[in-house]
Amino acid sequence: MTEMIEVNSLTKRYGNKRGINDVSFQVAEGEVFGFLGPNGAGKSTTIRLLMALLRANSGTASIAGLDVWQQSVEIKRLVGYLPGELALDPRLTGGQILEYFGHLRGGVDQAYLKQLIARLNFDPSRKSRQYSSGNKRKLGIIQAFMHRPRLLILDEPTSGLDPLHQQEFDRMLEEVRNAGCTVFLSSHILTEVEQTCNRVAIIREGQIVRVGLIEDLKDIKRHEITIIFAEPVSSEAFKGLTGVEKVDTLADGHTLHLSVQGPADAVVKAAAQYSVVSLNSHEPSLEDIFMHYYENDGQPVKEASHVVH
Ligand SMILES: Nc1ncnc2c1ncn2[C@@H]1O[C@H](COP(=O)(O)OP(=O)(O)OP(=O)(O)O)[C@@H](O)[C@H]1O
Repeated sequence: MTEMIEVNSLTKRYGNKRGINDVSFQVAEGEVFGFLGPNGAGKSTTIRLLMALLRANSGTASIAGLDVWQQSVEIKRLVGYLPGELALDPRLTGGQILEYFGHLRGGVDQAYLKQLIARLNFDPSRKSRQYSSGNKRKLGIIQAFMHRPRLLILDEPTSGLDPLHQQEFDRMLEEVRNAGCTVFLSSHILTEVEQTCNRVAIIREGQIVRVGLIEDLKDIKRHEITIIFAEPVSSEAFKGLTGVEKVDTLADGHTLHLSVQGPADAVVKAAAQYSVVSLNSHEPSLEDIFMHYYENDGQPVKEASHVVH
């Protein structure tokens, strides 16, 4: 398979502060690749290196076989880039900004542009200083997609988008992927990457700790589940079930709080033996998952965390 992105031992220091260290991974043409890591892990630094907005201290990276630093101008023609924070001229309207980006790209399909604007329900007539962070994100997404690039590099694309527009964005990703576009997107939310990507690299404290298929993330997947029952239920009924790592009973005796690793199937089936008032499940933050999963020295607790390609 042709590699669209190839990163080899890329290292960037900010003075004596860590940026990223010895980062390597490949993204094949046509893949939707997730770059997952908690805040400060080094996602934006890696992306800025790919876009030649920063220069690496050592290591190499290429996009479509072109060196990201030496051939950055050619690369810009291939790529739609959404930065983590988009710098916008406050006096221009959204429409004027899109027109400007369109000219830079040598003209874009106006019908497609209109379609993107409508799908994200974006109002291009307002001055950019009036846009909320969600609207700025929409503008950023539209300018990244509008010239139908071969590669999309998206830095936390859905941060600030409401759930409805997140869904629309997921559909847009699906469509460009079906059209053969390669997507590289960063996120600090495991479920988001799970829903949209086929493969993922996990970065932590500037280093890649894992590269693999989404299916291989099952062993780090965790849920915090709270179940309220109509009558008091003993925690013993849940201890020892597949995936259950911890069960706490709240003072009223009706409420159980469970930490579950992997599928929640056994818990749901056990809960169904009783009268359930409500069941609430949430995913802990990536920081919490990592705290549980990695020991202090950064070594994985579970042996399944090897690098899989
Ligand atoms: N311009 C800079 N000067 C000094 N240190 C920096 C600079 N930019 C980033 N860093 C540091 O480099 C590390 C990686 O930051 P980076 O922004 O790449 O992380 P991130 O994964 O994108 O996180 P976030 O989601 O918070 O943006 C952090 O420790 C950060 O403090």
